[in-house]
Amino acid sequence: MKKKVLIVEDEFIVANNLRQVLQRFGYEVSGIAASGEEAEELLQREKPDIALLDIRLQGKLSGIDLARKLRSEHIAFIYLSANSNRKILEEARATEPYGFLVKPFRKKDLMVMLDIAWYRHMHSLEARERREHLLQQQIEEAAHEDATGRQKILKLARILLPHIPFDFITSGLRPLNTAQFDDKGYLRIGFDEYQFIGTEELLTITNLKKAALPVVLANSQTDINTVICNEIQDEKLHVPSLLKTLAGTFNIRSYLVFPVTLNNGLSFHYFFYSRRLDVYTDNHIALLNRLRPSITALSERIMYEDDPADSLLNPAGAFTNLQGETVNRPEFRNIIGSHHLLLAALDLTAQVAPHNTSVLILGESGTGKEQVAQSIHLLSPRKNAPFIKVNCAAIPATLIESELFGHEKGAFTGATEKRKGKFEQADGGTVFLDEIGELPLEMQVKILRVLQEKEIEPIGGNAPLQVNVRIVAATNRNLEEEVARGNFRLDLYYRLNVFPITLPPLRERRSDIEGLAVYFAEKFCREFNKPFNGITASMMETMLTYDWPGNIRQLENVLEQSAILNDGRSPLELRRNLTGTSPAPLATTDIKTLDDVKRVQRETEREYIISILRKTAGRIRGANGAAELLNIKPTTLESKMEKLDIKKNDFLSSTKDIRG
Ligand SMILES: Nc1ncnc2c1ncn2[C@@H]1O[C@H](COP(=O)(O)OP(=O)(O)OP(=O)(O)O)[C@@H](O)[C@H]1O
Repeated sequence: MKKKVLIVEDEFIVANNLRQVLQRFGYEVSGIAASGEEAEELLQREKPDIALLDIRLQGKLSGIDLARKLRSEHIAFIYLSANSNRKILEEARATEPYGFLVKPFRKKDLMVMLDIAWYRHMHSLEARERREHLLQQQIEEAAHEDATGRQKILKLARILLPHIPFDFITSGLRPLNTAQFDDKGYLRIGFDEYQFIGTEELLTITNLKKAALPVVLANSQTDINTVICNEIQDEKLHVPSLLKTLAGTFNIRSYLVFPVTLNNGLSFHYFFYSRRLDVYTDNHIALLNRLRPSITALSERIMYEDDPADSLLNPAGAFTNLQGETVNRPEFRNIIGSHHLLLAALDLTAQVAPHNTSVLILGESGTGKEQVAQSIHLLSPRKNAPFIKVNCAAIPATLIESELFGHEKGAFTGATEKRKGKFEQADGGTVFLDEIGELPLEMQVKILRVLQEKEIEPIGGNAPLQVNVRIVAATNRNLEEEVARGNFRLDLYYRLNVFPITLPPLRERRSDIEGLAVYFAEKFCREFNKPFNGITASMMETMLTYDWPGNIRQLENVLEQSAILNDGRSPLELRRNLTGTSPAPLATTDIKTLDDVKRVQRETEREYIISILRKTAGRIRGANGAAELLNIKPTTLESKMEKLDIKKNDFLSSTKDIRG
């Protein structure tokens, strides 16, 4: 069936030209609108599949206003604009378009963009249907499971989390009974770790006196309707209320309330709370509404199937054990951290992994993009096929084509053997294109071809080869800026950006620094065969306040260095200041005695020798060995090392593992 396209363009000649081109390529043009108002009318009447939108239009409505309407009606749209300035691009981006073409464009570009838009649209619709069907099934199963009310709430929380994010979820009857508080909920404390919060737990953690509870509850009556609050206003926090208590204790910034009506007419509410601003949208409410029948059925069970065994679940009922009910995914086992920004990124990772969708991972250098790419692969049906990484920045422009797509024997001087490229090597698996922003423009077209046609053309080959690969790309650049500068193809950007995942820089998730530091410290001490005696308070304090421009990789390197320089008896110390420009003081105490001087001298000498041994990978003798570099006899160096407790073997292993 022909796809119906609506043209929204106020320049008659351009619009007419577009119509002719579209018809020639097999599309049906369902109308031309010169203003937003006309377009609204045509939308109702013609129900097009795709709309081509000029941004500036006659009349009050702009193309961007219209786009919001199209999105809510699930109609795909592509912007056609002469304007590519950054502000407009950003505004347009916020409407999540299916494509963007800058005028003047070639017919061919328009056709490619329409293809991409349709692919993205179908993919999202199909995925949505599949996802919702599965969700419904899972909720129904949870309702019929032999479990307590509390366990059922946890089950529902886990099912909904990838679709409706939260840091804390509670549920209970409304209006509130001020004499008896029965809300139950879960606080998220890790990727798949939750802490049960009932009345007792709430009182303990919020330091609220039992006697004060009725006052708090009396001020906490909620609307009977669905509510979204994306920024809690201060005035809501003037009187003591449940919201004030939760916002203060858990740093809640936004929330969503979803009520369902039970068979007996009572209203049972779900409260989703987030530590981020602007998290909740009408799409979340629309999804909950579609799931309403199964959520209502589950709520009946939650309300009336609580059994006495419930209280045995957590006999202490206390907040002493923060481990909650833990089922962590092994695919994330090397990912440390529980900051809500990291968890939000991991939620997206788990959500997209099973599908074949391309993923674009964004984030500063060293934030863990490669690790997330690997998790996507491991969580996908492709996990037993290869995961091939290509660092687009590290391969010289002249070699990149053959590296990616391979070559035939004799294809160019030096091609003495036929060679498979990375895409062919990864057949059935995943190709991770790291630093995709560095890829030359002519290679970008070829990647687009892999995405669209699923085929590659080895250099010197005479026919294209079909490949079955999933592409996961990453960049620390702002690709939109690169598009605006003409360094990155807009069509490739749109095709890759179907599912973006952004990783937060370490300075925005400081609460994870301590856990990461201990994880790396233990790892390196184990690797260097040294006992781990903790980390000094001053080192930890410095690390907690530092900005970490190199993110987790830099933190990892700092801990590695501290572990190398550690004597195996004391806690790890910071041996250089974190900017790496000058050494940190060797000891925190003042130098007052001759012994202090000797100790500092000994430390300095030790550090210097260690730095040389690291360079030579522990080699003492021969040309460019440590003794030659230090300009002393090898035997003298060996006895100094013995005196200073430096072990050659430490360097053999450490150098091998030092990361770039
Ligand atoms: N959450 C985490 N927990 C533990 N280790 C991590 C975490 N995130 C990253 N790392 C470690 O930090 C280092 C850098 O991570 P990775 O290489 O994935 O970052 P990247 O964003 O891909 O960096 P670049 O942009 O420079 O390629 C790796 O050694 C990785 O194992």
